[in-house]
Amino acid sequence: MCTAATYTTDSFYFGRNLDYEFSYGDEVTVTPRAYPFSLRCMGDFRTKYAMIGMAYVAGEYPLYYDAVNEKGLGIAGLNFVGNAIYHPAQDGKSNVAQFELIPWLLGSCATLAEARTLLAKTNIVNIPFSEQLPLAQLHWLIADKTGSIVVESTADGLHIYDNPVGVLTNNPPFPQQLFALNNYRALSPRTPAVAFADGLDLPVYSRGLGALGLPGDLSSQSRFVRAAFVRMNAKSGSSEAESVGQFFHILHAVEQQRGCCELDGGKYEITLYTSCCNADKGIYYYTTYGNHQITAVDMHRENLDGDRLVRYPLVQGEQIALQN
Ligand SMILES: C[C@H](CCC(=O)NCCS(=O)(=O)O)[C@H]1CC[C@H]2[C@@H]3[C@H](O)C[C@@H]4C[C@H](O)CC[C@]4(C)[C@H]3C[C@H](O)[C@]12C
Repeated sequence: MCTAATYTTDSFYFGRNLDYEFSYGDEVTVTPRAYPFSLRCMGDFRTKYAMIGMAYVAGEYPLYYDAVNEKGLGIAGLNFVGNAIYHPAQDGKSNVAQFELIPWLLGSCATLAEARTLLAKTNIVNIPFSEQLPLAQLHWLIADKTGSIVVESTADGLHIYDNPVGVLTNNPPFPQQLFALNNYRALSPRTPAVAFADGLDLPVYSRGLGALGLPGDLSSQSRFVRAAFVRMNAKSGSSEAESVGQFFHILHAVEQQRGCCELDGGKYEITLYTSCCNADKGIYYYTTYGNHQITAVDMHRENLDGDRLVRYPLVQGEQIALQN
């Protein structure tokens, strides 16, 4: 399971929880401008914009999970297993493989509006990166400071949905996820008035009664509702530290602790990392399951006109500040 979200204060923030049972070897990776890609169907492509994000680098190829470009456009890929279907190449379309979508879009588009225009003519093709790295069944949250969309490639083609809550998890398809919020329309951060029945005295015995009924489990539908509630009601100061801190609080509301989501073979799904990117400034902040201290990589401290990827292995292990 995974959860991605956006958040706006004085800057625009974009990030995600990456929930899985193992790591591919994730690294914070900066791809410079004019970096050469050989797209499987469309041939040579050079990035117009630099980007920073989490990737597994295979050879010199950045296989991004989530990233933001120097113009403030962000994308995150999340599992969409059983629903994601990619198609053979089609004439008249931009035919992009699933693993090419992030570098191609972020390398080409400055804004969400530009991404929408490109996506209107896009077909996600069923070509895997390699035999060892087969197609990942994903859908995507794409956002900038003007809003968010969700992109899903299913049996009947590519769908682009407006996303008014700035959150994405996994299954079911996005329209169903969003519809489920109707069931929670009475929830509120405020203490509710008694509407149960006339003449009944129901005292306010606790704070927080307005959100009673908010789902607390780890299913993707429940995480969607919980993340949307927390993200839509979240308040923070607008400094960088307050905004980044609040963003981590939002995603930690839906994180997965080892032991609570058991898989076959005695494995457990956990939140391997949580990221928060200041999309305006190109700073990628992250924590990992084993390291709660926030670590940051600033893309603008790198040579964005260089000719190679810049890679930072994740800082692992708790950094505990002893106070005495
Ligand atoms: C496993 C990740 C998604 C996490 C997630 O959504 N978990 C939910 C689990 S579940 O639905 O609830 O079961 C996805 C997100 C991005 C994916 C990676 C990126 O797409 C980049 C390449 C793409 C290659 O085709 C496969 C390896 C890979 C390196 C992918 C491995 C894996 O599928 C990743 C890391």
